[in-house]
Amino acid sequence: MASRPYVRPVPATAPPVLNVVDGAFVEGMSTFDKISPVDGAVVATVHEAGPELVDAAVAAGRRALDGPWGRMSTAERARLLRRVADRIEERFDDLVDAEVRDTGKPLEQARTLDVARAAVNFTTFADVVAGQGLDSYLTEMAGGARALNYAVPKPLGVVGVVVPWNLPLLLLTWKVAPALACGNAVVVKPSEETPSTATLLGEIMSEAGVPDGVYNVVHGFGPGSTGEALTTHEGIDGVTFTGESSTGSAIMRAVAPRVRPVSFELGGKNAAVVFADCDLERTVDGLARSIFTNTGQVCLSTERVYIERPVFDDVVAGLVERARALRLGRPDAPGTTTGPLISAAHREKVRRYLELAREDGAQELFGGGVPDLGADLAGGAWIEPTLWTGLDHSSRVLHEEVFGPVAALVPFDTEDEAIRLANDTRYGLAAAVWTRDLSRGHRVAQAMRVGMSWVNTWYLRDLRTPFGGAGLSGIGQEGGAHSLHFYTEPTNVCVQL
Ligand SMILES: NC(=O)c1ccc[n+]([C@@H]2O[C@H](COP(=O)([O-])OP(=O)(O)OC[C@H]3O[C@@H](n4cnc5c(N)ncnc54)[C@H](O)[C@@H]3O)[C@@H](O)[C@H]2O)c1
Ligand SMILES: O=C/C=C/C=C(\O)C(=O)O
Repeated sequence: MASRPYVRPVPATAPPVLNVVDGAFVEGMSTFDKISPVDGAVVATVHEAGPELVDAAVAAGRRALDGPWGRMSTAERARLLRRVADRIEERFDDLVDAEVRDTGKPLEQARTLDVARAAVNFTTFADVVAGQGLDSYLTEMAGGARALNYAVPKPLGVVGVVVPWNLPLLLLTWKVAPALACGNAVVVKPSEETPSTATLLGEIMSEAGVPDGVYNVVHGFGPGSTGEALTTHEGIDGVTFTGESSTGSAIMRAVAPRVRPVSFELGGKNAAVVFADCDLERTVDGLARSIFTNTGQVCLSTERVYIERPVFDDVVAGLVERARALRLGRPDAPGTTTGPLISAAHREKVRRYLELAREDGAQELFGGGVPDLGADLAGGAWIEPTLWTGLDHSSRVLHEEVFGPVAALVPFDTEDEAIRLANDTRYGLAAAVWTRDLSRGHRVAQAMRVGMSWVNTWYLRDLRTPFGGAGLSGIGQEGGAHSLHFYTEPTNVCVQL
């Protein structure tokens, strides 16, 4: 996606963030402040939906399924999704402003990744669903009898969509696009940290002609609030969730009494394995991207780097140089490469891991604390990018997800040792292997117990591929036709011929 010349600085505050129910923008049972992670200022007032509004949203979704939306053809839905993508492009800067105001992420990233991918998510699933054939068979029995079997894909119904704060619009549309492509209605619960683009997408849906009630948004928190009200609601036919593994467990319990399907994209503790024959400059650049992108707040981020001993010092030196070159600052300040963490609370979590690493004997090669960025940013959730060596494999820092701009650098001597160390985790989301020997690249990438394994690259995405994790990292895969499997429930018809 070509990056656009940005035409204006990001407005510091926004109008109240409302819920979207049945095509209307409605206030909630209470309000809470959205605090800027950049400087601690109040950037918006958000309306917490509460159980009654969740009930109204689920009912609106049901009515939409019983109305024109439920009777719309696949081709018509695909056309609508493409119109949504076009409208996202037309309101591109509004979405960038909202995303940047909520997250503090650099403008360049919000433009080239977060909002750009939102449009692509809609066009991708318009294409996938339009091109999807029917699962059918001509069955030939002994004695010459025959039958025709065909599976009719039907939407799950009203789908609860619960999403996190790190790539808010990208991850929300990664779920909403296929859900709508398959004819579902959705009730979305965005993170309380990043409410704005979900509501803005409600305007865009309406402007594109998506019928009222198909796309609903209910703001609030998790336990004891809107999130729990949604996932425990009798009228929800399935839940797709991206977030922490522990939250996934809670949501699994919430839907268990009604035995509803779940699709989970959860946490990770991702490893990179660097062999001595790698292309050093390209590898260090790729490692730095995988550690520091989005201030390390990407589920796919590398937090463990295993380096073959002969190149350990060179890779360490290269990563320290890349960390030193990072520019922390306001999203719309020239040259900013790195924003803050999402909140003061999340920064405290990351700081506890910095302290834990020190207690466990880590040597801080870079960072390790809170940067002094001047008085006007002192209220923000800033943290120094941090690189460690000297941590024992038993340290919690090597087994628990920090979800910040941090990585432990660990030497190894043999391929088997590297694979054993990388796979010694309860997570299983992503891995990266850096080597010029491609037969080794294939071999080691396949040996990783993860959902996604990259060789000489990171976060290169073909949206048709299965995206999901093993172990604590998730249940199910989303992406291409894999998403259609989750968002539909087929009826197989067998006709004796
Ligand atoms: N695998 C992936 O694709 C992927 C992508 C992005 C983030 N993540 C993970 O998400 C985490 C960071 O995001 P986060 O802090 O927003 O996660 P989180 O689990 O704290 O919250 C995610 C969402 O769930 C809601 N929620 C929390 N508790 C709930 C409950 N009991 N019932 C219903 N809803 C509830 C929150 O309000 C939020 O909207 C990290 O662990 C990261 O690895 C995974
Ligand atoms: O933080 C996690 C990032 C997930 C990214 C995707 O789901 C994607 O690129 O489709």
